[in-house]
Amino acid sequence: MTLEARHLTCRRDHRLVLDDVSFTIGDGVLACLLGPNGAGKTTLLRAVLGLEKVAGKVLLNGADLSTLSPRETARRIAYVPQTHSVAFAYSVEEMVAMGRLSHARFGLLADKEDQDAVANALRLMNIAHLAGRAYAQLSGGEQQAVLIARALAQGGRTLLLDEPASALDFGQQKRLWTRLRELAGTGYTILCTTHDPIRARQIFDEALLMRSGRLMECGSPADVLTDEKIEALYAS
Ligand SMILES: Nc1ncnc2c1ncn2[C@@H]1O[C@H](COP(=O)(O)OP(=O)(O)OP(=O)(O)O)[C@@H](O)[C@H]1O
Repeated sequence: MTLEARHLTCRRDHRLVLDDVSFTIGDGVLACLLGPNGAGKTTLLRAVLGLEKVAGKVLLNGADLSTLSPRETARRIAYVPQTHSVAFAYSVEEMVAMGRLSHARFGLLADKEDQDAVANALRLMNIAHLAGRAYAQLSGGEQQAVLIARALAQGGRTLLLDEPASALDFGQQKRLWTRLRELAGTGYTILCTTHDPIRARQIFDEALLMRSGRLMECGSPADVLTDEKIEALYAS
């Protein structure tokens, strides 16, 4: 899926938090989004998903996302938020199964395809052993892995991830980056925020730099993630 944002602009309290942001991420591309705290990265991911009131357009393989229902959007794009809390004592398996809601047929219980998707996602994230545990009682890193599994179970071919590695231990981080690379290799389009430019240079195909709501640079990590540009991006 080719993900294209055109002139996304968003104001909060009369302040521009997205300032005419446009980019294209091609089919099978693993892209990262970097920028200082408050740059607008989360807002941009939420705007792409249609969760923020913005001017501009988001196209997926040329189709305008604003013309799709939330269910149709959820079948195409999965989102892993930065933080997430649940009010009820759902098990890990139930949390991941929620990723299948957009596939549910009215009145029918989860079918074999749903069960397989959940089992596969748990296996991919190496958390099958947590399936019966209460999500709310997991560590932050384990919860993060569950949310990524839920996004994989959703089955969309476009993934938006907001700092997915921030609470993961070294082993889980390594597995996450390997998984994302593999998924991109099978045609997934992935946009992922990170605060780790060194890792980003090694792992991603493309990098987008954001500051004060504006997209400053977009291109290959070799061109975009140079020491000078990173220095300038995070300068106070
Ligand atoms: N609910 C809100 N109401 C008003 N302003 C908000 C709200 N959420 C975020 N903002 C503001 O919008 C701007 C962009 O925030 P955003 O969360 O998108 O930044 P970010 O780049 O994801 O930051 P971080 O790296 O800290 O996660 C910031 O100035 C922030 O203070």
